[in-house]
Amino acid sequence: MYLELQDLSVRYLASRPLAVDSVSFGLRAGEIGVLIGPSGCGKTTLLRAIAGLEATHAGKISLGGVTVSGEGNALPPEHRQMGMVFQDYALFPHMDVSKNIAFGIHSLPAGERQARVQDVLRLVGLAEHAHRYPHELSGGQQQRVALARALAPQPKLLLLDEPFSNLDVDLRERLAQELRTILKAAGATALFVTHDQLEAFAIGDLIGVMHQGQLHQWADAYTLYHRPATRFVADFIGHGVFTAARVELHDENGVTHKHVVTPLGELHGIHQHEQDRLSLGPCDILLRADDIVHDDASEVQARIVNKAFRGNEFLYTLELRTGETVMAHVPSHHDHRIGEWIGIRPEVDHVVTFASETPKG
Ligand SMILES: Nc1ncnc2c1ncn2[C@@H]1O[C@H](COP(=O)(O)OP(=O)(O)OP(=O)(O)O)[C@@H](O)[C@H]1O
Repeated sequence: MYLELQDLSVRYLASRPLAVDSVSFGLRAGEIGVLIGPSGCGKTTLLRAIAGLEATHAGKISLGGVTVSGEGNALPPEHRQMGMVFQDYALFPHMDVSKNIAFGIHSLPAGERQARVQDVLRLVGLAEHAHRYPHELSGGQQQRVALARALAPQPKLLLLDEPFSNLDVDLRERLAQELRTILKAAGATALFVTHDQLEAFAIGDLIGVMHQGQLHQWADAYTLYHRPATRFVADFIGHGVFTAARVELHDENGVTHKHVVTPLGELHGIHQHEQDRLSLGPCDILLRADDIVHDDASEVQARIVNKAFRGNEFLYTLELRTGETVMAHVPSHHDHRIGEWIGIRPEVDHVVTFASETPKG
C-alpha cells in the first residue's frame, strides 16, 4: 500500500477515551479515500495525525514505503510532503490567484514555477482567473484555488478536511464531482474528510466509516451499502430500520435453503453467498426504504404515519399491524393520505442481518 496506517491511536488527554482508536487502512497510489462519520468521531484528528499536526499515541503511518510516524520516529509535517486543504480557504487576500499558488513552490526556478502555476490553474479550470484577487472570486472558485495551491508542489498525499462545508448544497454536489475529476487527472492520492454521505460516494474510491474513534469499515460504497460490517454502518449509510426476524430452513424440491421470516413476509431466493453468512434462529434484519415495494395486491397492509415528498417519489413511514415501523420509497403518483392503509411487500436484493437485539413485542 502507498499510504498505510497500522493500529493508529491518538489520545488528547489520559483521562479521555482515545480520539482515534487503533485505526488501520491502506490506499494505493492514485486512490481517493474518504473518512466519514458523525461529529466528534475522530475524522479530523486522524487527518491531522497523518499530516503530523497531532502526536500519535500508538501505531504506524507509512507513505510511499517511508515510515512517517511510528517505531519511535515522527517526521515533522514539513518533511512529509503532504498537502492540505481546509474548509476555510485561507488564501492570502493581498495576493492574486497566481501568487497565491506560487507561494508554496517558491524554491522552484521562476520559469518552472510559472509553468507549474499555469498547469494547476488549467487543471482546476481557472486559467482565465490567474490575476484576480480572492475577493473577486466565488466561494467555489476560491476553494478551487486552494486546491490548485495544494497540488502545485506535487505532494505525495493530499489531505482535505471538509473543504466544501462553507458552500451551499447545490454547489457542494457539483464541486464533489469536479474534485474527483481533478484529483484523478492530477494522479493524486488523497484522503478526504466529510460527514456528508453523498459527497463521500461522489468522491471516494474507498470510504471509511468512523464512530467513537474506531474505523468500523473501510470499503467501496457498494460494499458499505450492501454489506455493512456493523450495525452502526448499516444505520449510518442509507438509513434503514432493523426489524426482528428469523432465519429458517426451507425445503424446495428436495433442496434445503435458508429463508428469512419477517413481519412483512418470507424472503426467499437469497443469494448463496448471503445464505452462507446467515445463522439459523432469531436475528434483526435491515430493511431500507428501497427494500419495500408498494403493492396493492399484497396481503401485508401498513398504515402511513408520515410522508415526505422527494420529487419523483415519496418517502413513506409506515406502521405494520404488528407495531413495527418501516420506510418505503414510493413513486410520487401514488399520493396517499397519512392514516391510509396500503399494501406492501419486501423486495430485498441484499439481505443484511445482525444478531438479535430488537425487543420482542
Ligand atoms: N485539541 C483537542 N483537545 C482535546 N480533545 C479534542 C481536541 N480536538 C478534538 N478533541 C476531541 O477528540 C474527539 C474527536 O474529534 P475530531 O475533531 O477529530 O472529530 P470529527 O469527527 O472531525 O468531528 P467534526 O465532524 O465535528 O469535525 C472529540 O471527542 C473531540 O472532542
